[in-house]
Amino acid sequence: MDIASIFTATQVPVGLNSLWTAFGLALAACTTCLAYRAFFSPLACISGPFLNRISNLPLQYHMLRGHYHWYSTQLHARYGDMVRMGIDHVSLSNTADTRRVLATHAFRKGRMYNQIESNGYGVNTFSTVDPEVNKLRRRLIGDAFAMHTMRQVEGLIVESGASALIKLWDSEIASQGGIARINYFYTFHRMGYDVIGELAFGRTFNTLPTGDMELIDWIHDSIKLSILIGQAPIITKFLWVFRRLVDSTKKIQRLVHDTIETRKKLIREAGKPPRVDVLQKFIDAKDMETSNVLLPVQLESEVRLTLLAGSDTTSNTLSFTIMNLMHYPEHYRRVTDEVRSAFPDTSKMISFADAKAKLPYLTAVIYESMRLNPSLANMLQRSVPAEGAIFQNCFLPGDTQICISISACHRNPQLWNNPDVFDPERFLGPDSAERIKDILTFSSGVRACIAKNMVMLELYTALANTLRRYNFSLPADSMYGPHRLDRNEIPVEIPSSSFIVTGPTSPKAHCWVNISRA
Ligand code: HEM
Repeated sequence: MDIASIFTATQVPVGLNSLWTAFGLALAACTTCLAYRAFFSPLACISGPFLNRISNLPLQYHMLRGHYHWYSTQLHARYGDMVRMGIDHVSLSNTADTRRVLATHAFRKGRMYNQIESNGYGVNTFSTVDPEVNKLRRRLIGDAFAMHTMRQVEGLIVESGASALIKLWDSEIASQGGIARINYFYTFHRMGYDVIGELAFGRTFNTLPTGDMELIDWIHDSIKLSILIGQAPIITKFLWVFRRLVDSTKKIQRLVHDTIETRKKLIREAGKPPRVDVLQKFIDAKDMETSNVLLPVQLESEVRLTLLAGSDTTSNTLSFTIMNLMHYPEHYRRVTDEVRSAFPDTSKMISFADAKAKLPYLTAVIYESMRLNPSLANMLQRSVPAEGAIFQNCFLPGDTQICISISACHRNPQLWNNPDVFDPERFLGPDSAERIKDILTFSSGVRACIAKNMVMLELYTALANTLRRYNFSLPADSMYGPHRLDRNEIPVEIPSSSFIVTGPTSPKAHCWVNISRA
C-alpha cells in the first residue's frame, strides 16, 4: 500500500483535520519567528550560543540561579567583546564600549528597572529610568554623600563600624582563649547594617553586638521579591503565594516610616535637628535650581534604598578582601607590614584621610579586590536610544537591551594580564591612576554609585584598623585557600552568587578565619 492510499483509507474526522491545520500553522509561525531571531534579525551578526539567539530563557535561568556574573564572563571569554545574550539582549565587556554606554543619559536604564519599581518600593534614584527624575533626585540627595558630609559623619561610621568590630573581636578572642574562630562574612554583614542604621536611621541597629538577624532577613526577603518580580512580573498578581516576602517588605516600609516620623518629632521638640547624618540631609534636601524638596513618599523611598543598596554591597566587599588576602599570603603580609609600620600607635584609631594618604598598598588591595570580586556584579542594563547605535561594527536597533557585566569587563584579558589572579601590584605602578579608571565596581558616568565616598570611608577604616590589630589565618579545615589551586595554579575562589548583590554562596561553610591580637 502506498502513502497516498494510507491517507485516503484513514477516516480523519473534520474537527481533527482543522486542529492539525491550526497546529501546522502555529508551528510554521513559530519556526519563522525563531529563524528570524537566529538568522535575520539585526542582532544576528552577534555571536553567542544558539539558544540565546532564539530565547531569553538561558539568561533568565542564570539570573535566577544567581550565576550571571560568571556566565557572562565565560561567554565573553569564548565569543569576544560582544555576545548575544537573548532575543534582544546584548552584552559588552570592552571597558571603552561600556563607558560610552554609561557616560550619558542617552542610554537609559533598561526594562528590568521598571520591574524593580513595581515591587512597591516606588520610584527612587536607583530604579528610575527617567533621566529628569534621576537628575533631580541626585541633586537632592547628593549632598548627603558628598565628601564634606562624610567628614562630618566619619565619627558615626567608625563608631558603628571599625570600633564596634574591634570591641566584638577583642571579647571573642578573650572568651576563646587568645585565638577566636570567626565568620567574617556574618560579622561584616551585621556591621554594614549597623553603619547604615547609624547614618540613615538615626541609630545603630545593634545587630553586630546582639547577633540579631531579623532585620537582615526582612531585607533579604524583600530583595528576593524584587528579583522574582523583575524576572516574572506576573508574580505581582499572585503575591499571596509569597506571603513571607511581602510581609518582610511591609515591615521595612513601616520601619522607614517610623524612623522619619521619630526624627521629625525630635526636630519639632528641640527646634533643631539632633545631629548631621544622611537621614537629616535627606530631610533638609532642597534643590537650588527648582526649590524642590523630597515629598514624604519620595523621602521614604530614598531612605529605604540606603538599606537595600548600601549594606550587603559594602560588607561583601570587605568579605571578598579578606578572602583574597587569605588566599594570597604574600599580599596579606605586605599589607599588614605597611599598616603596622605606618601607624604604630595602637591607642588611636586610623582615620580615613590618614589611611588613604599613607597606605598605598592597602589602596591597591582594595581596588584589586573590587576588580576581581565586584559586589554588584549582576547585570547593569541599558536601552539603546531610538535611533540605534553601533558597537563593535554592528548596528544595534533602538530599544536593544545592553547588558553590562562588570565581572566580564574586569576579567577581560585584553585589558588585564592574568585577570583571574589577585595581584594588587597592578595598582602600584606609574599608571595606577589610569588603571583605577578601568574599575567599574561603582559603575561610571551619570548613573554611577552616589555613595562611593561613604563606601571608601567604611572600607579603609575597617580594614586599616583591623589588619593592624589582628593576625588573620585560615583554620586548618578550610576548604579554600592557597593550598587549593586550579589547573592554572591559581587559588580557587570560594563560590559566589549574584542576587542583585554578589556575595559568597555558602558563607556558613566557607568564610571562617582565626584571629588573634597582633
Ligand atoms: C561596595 C559598595 C557599593 C557598590 C559596589 C555599589 C555599586 C553601585 C553600582 C554598580 C551602581 C550602578 C547600578 C546600576 O546602574 O544599575 C550603584 C548605584 C547606586 N548606588 Fe551604590 N554601591 C555601593 C554602595 C552604596 C551605598 C552604601 C549606597 C547608599 C547608602 C549606594 C547607593 C546607590 C544609589 C542611590 C545608586 C543609584 C545612582 C543612580 O542611578 O543615579 N550604593 N551602586
